[in-house]
Amino acid sequence: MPLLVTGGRILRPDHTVERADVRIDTDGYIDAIGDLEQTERDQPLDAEGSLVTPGLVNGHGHAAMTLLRGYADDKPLDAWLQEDIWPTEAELGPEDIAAGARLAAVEMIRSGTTAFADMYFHVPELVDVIDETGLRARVGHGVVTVGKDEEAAAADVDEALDIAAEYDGAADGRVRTAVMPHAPHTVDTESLERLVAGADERDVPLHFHFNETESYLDPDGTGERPGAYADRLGLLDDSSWAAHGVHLTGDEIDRLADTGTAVVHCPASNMKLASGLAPVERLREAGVTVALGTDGAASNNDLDMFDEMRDAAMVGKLAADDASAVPASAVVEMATRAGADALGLPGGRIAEGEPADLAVVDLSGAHLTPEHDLVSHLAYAARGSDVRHTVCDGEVLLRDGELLTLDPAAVKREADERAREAVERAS
Ligand SMILES: CSC[C@H]1O[C@@H](n2cnc3c(O)ncnc32)[C@H](O)[C@@H]1O
Ligand SMILES: [Zn+2]
Repeated sequence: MPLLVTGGRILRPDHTVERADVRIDTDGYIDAIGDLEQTERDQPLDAEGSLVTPGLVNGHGHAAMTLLRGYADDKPLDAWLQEDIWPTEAELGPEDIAAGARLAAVEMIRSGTTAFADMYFHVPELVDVIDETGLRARVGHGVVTVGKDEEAAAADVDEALDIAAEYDGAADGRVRTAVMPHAPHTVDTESLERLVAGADERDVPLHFHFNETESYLDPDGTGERPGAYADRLGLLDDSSWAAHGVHLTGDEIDRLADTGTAVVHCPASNMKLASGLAPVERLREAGVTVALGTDGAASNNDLDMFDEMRDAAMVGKLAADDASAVPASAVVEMATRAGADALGLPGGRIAEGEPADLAVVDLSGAHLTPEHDLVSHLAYAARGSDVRHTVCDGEVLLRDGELLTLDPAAVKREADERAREAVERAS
């Protein structure tokens, strides 16, 4: 049956807000917007007193890291990864990844996220979770070759390329893949070359951590900056998207702009790990597509994209020393249209012919009163818990706060148990 989102106001791609109903056809596309008569065939979804926004796009993360939320806080990136995270991840099996990803899905759907990017291990199990929960994603096997012998490094590269080929288009097309070297300095040059060539052959994009901390700045030990190195190897491209982009020279910003490489800003993770202040305003001024991501729940510590919008606006002003930098409309765009564009996924806009990936935000809270400016509210005052309904690909995943594709109590129980067991095995 067609879905009719009735009685609400909608956020248009130009960030104007208007009173309108939205009809979604049985293929999951928006086919009409306006004052629409409900027909007998329509399945109504009440949006009275609410704002209908594009579903939020989480442009960088590691879903199953929900299992490590609150496990090793208050450390800088390298120590955190090497002393705590990587030893514990080595204990995670495919069923742990599925349990962690389900927990992430509960959190994302409840807070209006409809699409996300994921770099991790055991991708087939993640794809199953995406299939069953109804979300949309761009996924890839994260490759790290430092500390591995040649054979193990080659096997990791093979796995990333095989996964990229096998799962592209899975879950009725909601899953797309990418080739995901962890970062220029954690993958050797030969492996990076194979990954770039393999992504090109398979016609899938590349995604990697980029210039996150000072330790990222001499990837091959020759003193060549990561921007020049990544550009020379072909990592920078108009289909690629780079996470973090904190420590960037003017030349690196120009290279990102010239190649059309998007950047996913991860403000909470950058603050928590004290990675630095990303030059978001300069990137946007240079014409780089800047999206938003939570990173994993262990460095955030939640997956609420409303938090990310607020953090990005706040820290963007601090970084630019300018209260007018990274305004509300910019972060709303980063969390919606720019996210979809960076990941090469459909969505991010409420318009006829677009896929119906939507979040319906209840505006009745005291913290959203008065209604001077609803774009301001989305950026600065709304919370994930204000989301009433979440729709992805025309399917209702959250209706009046109730998850329709997951049993949250069971998901939490299993994730809690598996997280505790993994940490015990690692200690
Ligand atoms: C090889 S799979 C992905 C890999 O990335 C790790 N990770 C999580 N957060 C960050 C971050 O902020 N910078 C770099 N790497 C990160 C994650 O634990 C996985 O091992
Ligand atoms: Zn990350």
